[in-house]
Amino acid sequence: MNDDLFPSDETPARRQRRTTQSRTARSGTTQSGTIQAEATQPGTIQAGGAPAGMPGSGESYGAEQIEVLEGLEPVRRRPGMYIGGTDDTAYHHLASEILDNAMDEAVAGHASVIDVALEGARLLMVRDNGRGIPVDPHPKFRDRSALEVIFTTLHAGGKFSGKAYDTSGGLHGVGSSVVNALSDRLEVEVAREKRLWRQDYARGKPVTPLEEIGKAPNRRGTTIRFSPDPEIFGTLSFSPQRLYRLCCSKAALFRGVTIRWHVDPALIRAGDETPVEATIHFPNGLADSLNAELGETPALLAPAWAGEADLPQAADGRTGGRLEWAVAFLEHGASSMTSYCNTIPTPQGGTHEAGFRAALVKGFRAWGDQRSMKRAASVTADDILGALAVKLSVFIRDPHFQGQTKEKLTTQEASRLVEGALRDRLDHWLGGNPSQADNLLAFMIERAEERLRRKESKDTPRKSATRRLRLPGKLTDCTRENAADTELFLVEGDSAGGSARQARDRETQAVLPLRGKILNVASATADKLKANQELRDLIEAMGCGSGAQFDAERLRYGRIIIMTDADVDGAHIASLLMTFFYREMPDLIRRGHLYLAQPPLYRLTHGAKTVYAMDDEDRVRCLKRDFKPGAKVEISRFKGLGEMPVKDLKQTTMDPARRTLLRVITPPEERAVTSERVESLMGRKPELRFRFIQDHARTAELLDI
Ligand SMILES: Nc1ncnc2c1ncn2[C@@H]1O[C@H](COP(=O)(O)OP(=O)(O)OP(=O)(O)O)[C@@H](O)[C@H]1O
Ligand SMILES: [Mg+2]
Ligand SMILES: [Mg+2]
Repeated sequence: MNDDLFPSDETPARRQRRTTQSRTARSGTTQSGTIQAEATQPGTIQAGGAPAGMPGSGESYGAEQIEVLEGLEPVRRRPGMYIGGTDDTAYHHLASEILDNAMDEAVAGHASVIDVALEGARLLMVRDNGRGIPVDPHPKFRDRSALEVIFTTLHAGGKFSGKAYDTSGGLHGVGSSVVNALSDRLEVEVAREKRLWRQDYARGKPVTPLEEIGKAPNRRGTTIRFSPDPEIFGTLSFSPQRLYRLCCSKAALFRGVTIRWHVDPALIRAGDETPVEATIHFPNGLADSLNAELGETPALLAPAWAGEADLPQAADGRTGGRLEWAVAFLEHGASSMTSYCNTIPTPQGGTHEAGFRAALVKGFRAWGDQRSMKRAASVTADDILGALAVKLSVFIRDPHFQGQTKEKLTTQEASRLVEGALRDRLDHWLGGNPSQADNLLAFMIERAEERLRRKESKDTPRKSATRRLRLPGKLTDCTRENAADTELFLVEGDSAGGSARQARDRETQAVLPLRGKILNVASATADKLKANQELRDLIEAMGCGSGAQFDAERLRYGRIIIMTDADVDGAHIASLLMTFFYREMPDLIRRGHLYLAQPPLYRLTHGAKTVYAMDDEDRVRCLKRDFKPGAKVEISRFKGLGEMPVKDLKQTTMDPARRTLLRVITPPEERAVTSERVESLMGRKPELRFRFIQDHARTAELLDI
């Protein structure tokens, strides 16, 4: 019957008709029967594209369409599957993979020092003083060394059985080979048994054999130097700040390691405070890093509650792993939770976080019972967890993560193990510090009661419909009535306000100067927010209400444009404002009303020619592109919008015909993440806030309006 349906000399067009018939006839032909009959060259690699004569036709789908990618080809073809994409985060994930391997070596007790050096914008070196990747021939592929197998084969590694490592972050055996596949250059040097070995690769393929290049009498360990491939990542490069922060977080996770950081000073951009050199070591682990991060943030308990516990041994007597935590109880909002498993960050949480939460909630509830505090009954998990800044790190055997970027821990028993171990320690601690424990619980009860009050006020009907329109005195309004074609510029300070007023189009552009830094909304309570004059003016000027009262129909302008100075302070204010809108008027963003103006930082003039540059990098680019080499170009740096000549401000930043605006968006799939990011970044250090705006410039849509 198959023979009848698929005679071998049939033309594709005829076969197409026939197949259609057979589908309708449904004469018992199975799918696999079809595939078998058409399979002429199983396992060949297709150049891609549909066979001639039937472009894109669904009916051409047969065995010849099934490709088998070999070696590291799949990694280059579908990087997303291995590193989550080809964006900035994916780019830096390559660094994590290599650093994670060095950390695994340290956590296993074989390495104590890791050097991380950013030698070029896209050249990173990582060296550890561990055992060194094995260089002897691999028993299974006798003509290749274990090292070469590791770097050129997916799923090759020493962490599957737990014989060479106990609680490693590596588990898939793909990290090194993925980095190799996606690098246009990768060099490995291994010092092992007093000998020094080296092999070079390009795009996943060896370009030299593994060679002994000398003696290494006093050294051991692995050195890897690599450059992510521009064919895959375009013009991306490493961010010193991001790498430095990665090193700090790794060092905090394991007290037994020292990370020596170095970056070529030429790579540090103006305003970036990343050190050129640093020795990173946290003798008190997570507690050190949490306290450093919280800085001045008011907390009920300082220093944080921190500790360590061993997890129960497995039935076979092998180590069960361990748990480390640091918890701060914050006076207002801005809760955060950073978790790790085997030093791998798990931003999506997972079973270890679930165990942690359960232990805390149950522990405090039980304390309430024990102290007969009746009001404690209204306290929910959110009331407790919403006031915590948490760092949690677990080391377990054989962890299971979701995907190669390992953002979520899925090991089921982690939840029970963490809950058990932590609950024990929490009960002990509460019992040992009863007055402190009572204070904490009283604070949680207060949070619960505030939540109930908020809910009540939300349920009362809006009475604003007939409210008389009040406008703040500082607002310079535009004359046109129709909201859709008008814009409100939010500017920083009165002097910038003055320039903006002169540079604006009176008919369609309104200006509202905001004084100083607006309140950091992520860490303020609802009451404090309401009391803040700057924010009240802002809400009034916009006319649309905030929070539960927000009503897009009443918005008085079509575009709300944040226009701050092109420096770190400006970025900070812009990010505070974005946080405010994100928290209080998320619909404003969703509906595409929020924008960032893009004022330049430099003006370059030579003769009659004037060019504006956005930042230092842009200035260098413009100099090269727009002026003759050697020309005496006059460069002025604008100290702030207030000092920028009105004509320049109009031309570059405000005039709808010539400016560029960035629209602030929250992509739907990122919404959950964004909320977390806003919460965790806004509560803390200014540098973090700066990064938020830089990163978000990437997710913001570029629009010329
Ligand atoms: N710095 C290092 N020192 C010693 N051995 C290493 C080092 N880097 C890699 N290896 C060895 O190479 C193996 C493969 O590393 P790779 O990163 O590819 O996979 P993995 O770490 O086992 O798992 P994952 O894919 O989850 O990272 C490791 O299991 C380890 O045996
Ligand atoms: Mg690894
Ligand atoms: Mg591998």
